[in-house]
Amino acid sequence: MTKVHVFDHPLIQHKLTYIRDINTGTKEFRELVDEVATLMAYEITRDLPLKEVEVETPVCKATSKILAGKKLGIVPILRAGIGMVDGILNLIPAAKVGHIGLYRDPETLLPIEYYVKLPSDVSERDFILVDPMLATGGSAIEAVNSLKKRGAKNIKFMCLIAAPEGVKALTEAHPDVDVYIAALDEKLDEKGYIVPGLGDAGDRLFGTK
Ligand SMILES: O=P(O)(O)OC[C@H]1O[C@H](OP(=O)(O)OP(=O)(O)O)[C@H](O)[C@@H]1O
Ligand SMILES: O=c1cc[nH]c(=O)[nH]1
Ligand SMILES: [Mg+2]
Repeated sequence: MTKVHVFDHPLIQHKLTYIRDINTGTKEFRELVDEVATLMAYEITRDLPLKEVEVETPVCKATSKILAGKKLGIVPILRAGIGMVDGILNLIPAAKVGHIGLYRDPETLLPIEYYVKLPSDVSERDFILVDPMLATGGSAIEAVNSLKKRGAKNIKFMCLIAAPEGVKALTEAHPDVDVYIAALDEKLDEKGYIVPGLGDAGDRLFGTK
């Protein structure tokens, strides 16, 4: 059964308000997405395994904990997912980064895959799949299909804003994928945009359109 986590941390909610704001320009938008991705990564890595090691402090020898070295992979869904990668790498710099290129056909709203490049040891890694927006869910479902087809077994999906329709579709299609969201919005409009949302995440990140 999928777990859906909504991160209601005040810092995340505060920054998300400015991300939504139509008056926030590209530079600030990019910085804020980067910061929220770091804060979400802090929450999402809570269950990373630790191991005990010996350490010598200036006072005495002690037993203390370090990360057990689980292999992680971050996979942004292009384009907009790229905006979240550096923020996550700030906290887990040893993670490898794969890329899945998908765009949503504006007429059918169906995802079209155009690029996939993943670390060679896919089946040994746990993956965090990232995209700022989960709208109909088509892109996330297709990206998880693509990861699983290549051997990924343990996948988390992380996004800034989700529509209820997308959460339902993704959790039904992939009940083993936990979903991490900064805000669960109201609905989709007739063009498949999240309401209230933030508009087109890729365009706002990269200054296109
Ligand atoms: O849940 P869905 O209905 O599939 O919609 C969400 C997708 O739409 C956006 O990408 P877009 O197609 O705009 O591509 P882009 O990132 O290149 O702008 C967004 O970044 C998601 O990938
Ligand atoms: O609201 C939406 C929906 C899909 N993709 C976006 O970038 N924004
Ligand atoms: Mg876009």
